[in-house]
Amino acid sequence: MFFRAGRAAVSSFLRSVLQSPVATMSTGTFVVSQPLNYRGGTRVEPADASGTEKAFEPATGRVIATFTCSGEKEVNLAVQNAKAAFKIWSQKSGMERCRILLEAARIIRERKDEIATVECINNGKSIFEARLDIDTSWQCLEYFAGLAASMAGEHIQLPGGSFGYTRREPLGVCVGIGAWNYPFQITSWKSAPALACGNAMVFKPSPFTPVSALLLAEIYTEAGVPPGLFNVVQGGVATGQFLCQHHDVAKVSFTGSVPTGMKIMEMASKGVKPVTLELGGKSPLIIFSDCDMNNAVKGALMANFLTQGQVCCNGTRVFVQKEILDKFTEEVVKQTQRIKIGDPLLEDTRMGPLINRPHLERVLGFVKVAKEQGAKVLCGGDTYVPEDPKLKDGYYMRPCVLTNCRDDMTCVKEEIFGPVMSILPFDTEAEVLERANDTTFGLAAGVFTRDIQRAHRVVAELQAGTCFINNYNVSPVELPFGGYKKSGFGRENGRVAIEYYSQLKTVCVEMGDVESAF
Ligand SMILES: NC(=O)C1=CN([C@@H]2O[C@H](COP(=O)(O)OP(=O)(O)OC[C@H]3O[C@@H](n4cnc5c(N)ncnc54)[C@H](O)[C@@H]3O)[C@@H](O)[C@H]2O)C=CC1
Ligand SMILES: C[N+](C)(C)CCCC(=O)O
Repeated sequence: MFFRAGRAAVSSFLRSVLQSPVATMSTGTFVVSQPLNYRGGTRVEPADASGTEKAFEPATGRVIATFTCSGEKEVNLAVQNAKAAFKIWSQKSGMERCRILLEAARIIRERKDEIATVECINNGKSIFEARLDIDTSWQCLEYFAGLAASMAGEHIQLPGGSFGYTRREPLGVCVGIGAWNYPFQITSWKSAPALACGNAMVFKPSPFTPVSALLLAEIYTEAGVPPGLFNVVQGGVATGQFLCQHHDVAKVSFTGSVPTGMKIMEMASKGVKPVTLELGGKSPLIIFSDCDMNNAVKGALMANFLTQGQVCCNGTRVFVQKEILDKFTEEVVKQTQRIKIGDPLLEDTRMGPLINRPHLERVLGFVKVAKEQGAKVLCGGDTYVPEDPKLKDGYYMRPCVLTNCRDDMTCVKEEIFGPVMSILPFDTEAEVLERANDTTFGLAAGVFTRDIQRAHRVVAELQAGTCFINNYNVSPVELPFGGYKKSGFGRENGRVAIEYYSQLKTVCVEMGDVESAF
């Protein structure tokens, strides 16, 4: 397996998803020919339909797949398959589950370039970044494989030799519903803890990015999970609703927008099902004048321009202390202008196309409104047409840095979900904290300073589920990730994620006679 300037040698594994000759895996050649649902350990066409969808290659605007959205019958079949597999899987010991998940992690690692290529083609992110996403995916499987065997309860001594103990048990069939910005990573981050805890899963990817979840489904099967343990149904709103309303579903883990998250919670409440919600954000990044300037500039770019800025935890409100505002801004603009935009499969590309045409228009619309409201565009914010003619219908834009921003502007208040950074000057720590927290979101936040006391004092006050000190948007799977306020609740990754995919049973054991009240 190797990579050279956007062309990949492809193993037999990928031949199953490709119609195009495997030797020419470059932008503009990928077509999905096989069914995109996965049930009972194999790819299937759905048993019924709730419409059709098209998936695109954002780099060229080409359709790569037309697929049927699953109807109620198919959703039910997937859930029933999962239910049957749950019976087998939940009886296995943690060590047995660990071994299978480790094998799945190994296969992902082995096929990293192939999976990254598919991710890159369907999502538009650069191959460089896609590979990092695949790393955080197998790492997540490894991490939860390691935890599977240490899931345990407590023994509690009671009077008279009686005692109690707790058992940490799986929930049953869990549903995962994903967004389009990190398709493979989201599928892994939801399924790994779910499976490690002994659950089964039915996963619904975003209809924009239906492809890579299937690769994970096939890997799980190859690694040895029982058929039906991990299933994929494709579709949009209707399919998602069938899943959330299904009476045999025990839990829903959702990544997406706040409005959809609210609907998911409402549906889940009808069945009193627990939910994990990973929703949007408008996170602050605070740069103090005593920071290491080089790192702060790099941090600001990491906080804004990964995956074309389509990242929920991006630090898009960049608060910069006045003393260093000019120098910082100048350097950020210089480095932003250097970002290589273009064919995401090329090794030196660092910014590919946005996910689709309507989303590109939406992001450009935010830049237009920002200008009308008085912001100054220091660079980018317009469409970009790469020289390569095959890319002319792709959804590219140049990354944008806005200055002259005020807290009440739309670009500062609303999640743009594109490569648009807003720079906001500030004077004091107290002032910036108040402004940073003045949002209904609370997913992430960052601070750059050399003052260790200040760093910890500031993060303690920030209303955000994930805070970065002197870095941004790194994602070690050992650390919990999730939001405060309207950015959601529940956590992915870290030891604590186990609690969101399991339930605690208390067993009370009497060693004497029953002392009856009657
Ligand atoms: N906190 C986090 O980890 C992340 C949050 N996001 C957020 O997601 C948004 C962008 O992703 P989108 O896919 O556009 O979000 P979205 O909310 O439109 O869709 C997310 C998923 O929910 C499904 N869905 C939509 N309506 C549904 C319904 N009524 N019932 C059940 N399922 C339904 C969609 O088909 C898709 O699979 C952004 O706001 C972003 O901030 C994205 C990635 C990560
Ligand atoms: C990997 N990371 C931290 C950049 C983003 C993860 C959350 C998301 O799906 O947007």
